[in-house]
Amino acid sequence: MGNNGDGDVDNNGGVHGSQLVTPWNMSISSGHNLLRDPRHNKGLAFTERERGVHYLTGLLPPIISSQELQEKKVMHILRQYEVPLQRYIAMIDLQERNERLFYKLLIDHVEELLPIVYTPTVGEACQKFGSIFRRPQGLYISLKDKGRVLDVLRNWPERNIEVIVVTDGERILGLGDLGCQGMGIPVGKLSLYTALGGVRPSACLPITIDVGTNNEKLLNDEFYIGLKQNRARGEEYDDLLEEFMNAVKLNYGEKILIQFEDFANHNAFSLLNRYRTTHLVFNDDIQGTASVVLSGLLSALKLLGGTLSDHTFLFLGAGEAGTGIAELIALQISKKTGASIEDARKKIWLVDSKGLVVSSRKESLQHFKLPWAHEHEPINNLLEAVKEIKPSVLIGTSGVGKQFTQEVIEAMSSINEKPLIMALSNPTSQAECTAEEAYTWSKGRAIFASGSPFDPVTYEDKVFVPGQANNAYIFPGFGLGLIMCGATRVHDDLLLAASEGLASQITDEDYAKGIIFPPFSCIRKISAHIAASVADKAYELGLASLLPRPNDLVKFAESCMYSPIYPTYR
Ligand SMILES: NC(=O)C1=CN([C@@H]2O[C@H](COP(=O)(O)OP(=O)(O)OC[C@H]3O[C@@H](n4cnc5c(N)ncnc54)[C@H](OP(=O)(O)O)[C@@H]3O)[C@@H](O)[C@H]2O)C=CC1
Ligand SMILES: CC(=O)C(=O)O
Ligand SMILES: [Mg+2]
Repeated sequence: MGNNGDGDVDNNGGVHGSQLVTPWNMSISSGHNLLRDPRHNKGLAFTERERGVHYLTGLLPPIISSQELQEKKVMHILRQYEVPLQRYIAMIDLQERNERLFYKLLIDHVEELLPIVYTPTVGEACQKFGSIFRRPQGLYISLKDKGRVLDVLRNWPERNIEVIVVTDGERILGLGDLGCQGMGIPVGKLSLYTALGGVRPSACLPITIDVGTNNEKLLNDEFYIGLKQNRARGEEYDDLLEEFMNAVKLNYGEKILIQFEDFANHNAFSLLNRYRTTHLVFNDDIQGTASVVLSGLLSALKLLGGTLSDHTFLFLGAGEAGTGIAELIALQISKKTGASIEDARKKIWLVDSKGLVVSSRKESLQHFKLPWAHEHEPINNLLEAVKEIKPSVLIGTSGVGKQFTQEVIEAMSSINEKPLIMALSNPTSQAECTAEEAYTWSKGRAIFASGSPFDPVTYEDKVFVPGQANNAYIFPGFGLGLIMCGATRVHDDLLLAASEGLASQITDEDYAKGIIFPPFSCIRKISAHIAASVADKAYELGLASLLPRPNDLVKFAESCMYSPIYPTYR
């Protein structure tokens, strides 16, 4: 046994207790260390020559395997685990053992493995993070680090970081405050940056900011890995975040991309507003989700007919995802029709936990709901709101499962020939309805997409393939686009460009099947197109610093992408 992650070093030949030891290591990977170095390890795929040159002879059994055979073997082992969390743990172990093999698996089996390393399983992994925690996978910055955040950043072994995904763990998927255990989210998102968007793993840095938790269960859990105190608020919180944002820029420069992930909405909007003009920041839950949903809507128009402005939208959930999507739809309508943004917003209605967002509630509404407080009588439940507003599109962003009841879906179906239903809340347990419920209750007429994946559904002998409306379609390609052109700031027009880039990747064959998102199996090609669209817009807006502009941005994006194929060592 080596260092077990808790600080007990028991491999020092009998050195125990209070005696001080120096944790030393060799700096060039060879021999035993090479096999323990996940970035360079190839396991049984080291050739005879490499084994000789790199002092590996005898450290491996004699057989030499190809990467393809290793991949086949690991998939075989993974498929034997019936519990998704066991597969998650096996994938994390692989990532820590052999990074390239991990990414080869994820890229080649993306549809099978995405639900493991990402939603829904990553949600369960975060809930149980304390007990499955083995080795640290990202950087933890806590209130205890106030005044020395830059030093903590400098402890990270990689220097050339291009993208940071950071959370404070307060709104992990629809599972609420998971404190420090939220680390599974930045780790998972960054795995997708590499597998789906081709950003080098060594350029990715997952960070969790630990300001405490208000989750009583965690506070009372002896295995909880975070600070055992209630969340810092106000100045104490803002000061730590300010120090963090400044330190990041100081350490990695102006063009480091910072993706905010799963912050609670009372911090998410203000952080985005505070830093959008000084840093290259992007809030995935507000902006990435908006971009992916807008893309789905643009595609759905091919099936529904009309233009965006012909439709009426009703949201259940008026937080980050809901108001973020609503605002991007309004922006697109305004740009396409020339209507003012205020007029464009009139086609969009939101329901929160207290009912329809209307003008008579203005006094008590959070600032991000105010643009949606239209004139209307108060309505306190979704079914009544559907009957009254008569939306053609119903979008769930409430974080609460089972809210799209049979009555709600039937009401949508009585108003629309083809109701568009999006149950975006994650993980699966929080989805507003299942794919089966949407197709069955609409008698096979709904166009359906969800945040977490559902299997195809057979209804009256017809197979319906649900789409996955998840920001995972957007952020990897979006981030790649920003990085490859050296963007300095994110602009809303870049989000619109990403939506159009994604929508352009749906084929007539997809439409014929009623699909409004292209299959994830093509995601690297899709990401290259999104990246090209985003970079193209960034050049047009003068936000790109890499000059001269490459002629063929799709080819350039592809050429920037990380490959998981093993290199040959000299
Ligand atoms: N598919 C995807 O790509 C994404 C999905 N999501 C998912 O969306 C969900 C919400 O995330 P986010 O917007 O960040 O969360 P927020 O906390 O910002 O917003 C949640 C909203 O839902 C409302 N709400 C809560 N309970 C109810 C209820 N019973 N009836 C009606 N409204 C309710 C809240 O009301 P109030 O304001 O009154 O409290 C709030 O307006 C999460 O499950 C998340 O996983 C998020 C991002 C991307
Ligand atoms: C997908 C995502 O970002 C979320 O559910 O929070
Ligand atoms: Mg999120």
